Amino acid sequence: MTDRSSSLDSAGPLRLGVTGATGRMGRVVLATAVERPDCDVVFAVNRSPASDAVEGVEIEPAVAFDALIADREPHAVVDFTGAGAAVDYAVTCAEEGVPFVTGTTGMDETQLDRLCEASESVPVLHASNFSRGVAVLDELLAEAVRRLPDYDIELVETHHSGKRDAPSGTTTRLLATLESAHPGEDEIPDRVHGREGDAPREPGEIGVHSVRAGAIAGEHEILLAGNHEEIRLCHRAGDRGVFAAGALDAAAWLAGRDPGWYDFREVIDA
Ligand SMILES: NC(=O)C1=CN([C@@H]2O[C@H](COP(=O)(O)OP(=O)(O)OC[C@H]3O[C@@H](n4cnc5c(N)ncnc54)[C@H](OP(=O)(O)O)[C@@H]3O)[C@@H](O)[C@H]2O)C=CC1
Ligand SMILES: O=C(O)C1=N[C@H](C(=O)O)C[C@H](O)C1
Repeated sequence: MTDRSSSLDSAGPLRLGVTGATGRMGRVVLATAVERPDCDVVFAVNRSPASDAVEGVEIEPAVAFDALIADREPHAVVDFTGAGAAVDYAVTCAEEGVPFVTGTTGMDETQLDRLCEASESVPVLHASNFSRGVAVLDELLAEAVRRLPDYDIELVETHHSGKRDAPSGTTTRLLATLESAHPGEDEIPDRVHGREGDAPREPGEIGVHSVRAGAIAGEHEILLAGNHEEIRLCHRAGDRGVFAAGALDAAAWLAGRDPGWYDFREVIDA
């Protein structure tokens, strides 16, 4: 493995590689990065490269990734692609000593294990949501579940029609938070994905509902109901710039750190 951690010059801008560069998120990452004086995009790749530059940045084919890493020496790579591609990029970054930030969701256990393995060689930060507001939502949910363990809980997430994975990565994270915060270990609610048929809601259920429509950037709502009252914890991303800014903050924070598995919450708390 090449050690590039010492190449981060804290006085200069962050040398950034971007994958999935012509995707919905990749484009916004590029647009945000070129506006930031602390970032210098040294390469951007996509599976099917664009014929024109995006935000003034040349888009290279994904097959050139290994060569670009060696040639351009990025301080970090920011990835928003698909589960398989993200893990492959992480493995290359691990071999080449480049810190890796990914917001890609929908990874299965095997893919997550491979991402974890990469973090033995380089710093890796995987966040299913790079919004600071969602990080706070996660904490509010934990508090609500600890204090109101007997309330019914339903989660509804709403995204644009192009989103592939369901439920969203954020929902999976919120469910994990909910289950670890639940005080009664034996009473952890069973997940019910959508509903149909002829039966009332079971007391131990947690409903999970995925809505896909239009161009919605991302909404997550948790409803807690009981004792003749309701609490609704809701987050709406106004646009993808929210996620892009968080991912770039994460890359700036991650570059030059020791190998390991890092959480976006550490970036926010820094
Ligand atoms: N953590 C967060 O805050 C957020 C996470 N996301 C997640 O980010 C991911 C991407 O979302 P989104 O941008 O909407 O998706 P898009 O489908 O719009 O973009 C994905 C991009 O990745 C490219 N790609 C796919 N495979 C490869 C590959 N092997 N090599 C290079 N490029 C590849 C695609 O290229 P091609 O067009 O050629 O297929 C496409 O341009 C999803 O998992 C989504 O859930 C999204 C928003 C916020
Ligand atoms: O695909 C998206 O768009 C988003 N995906 C992330 C997720 O799966 O939670 C984050 C955000 O909600 C947008």
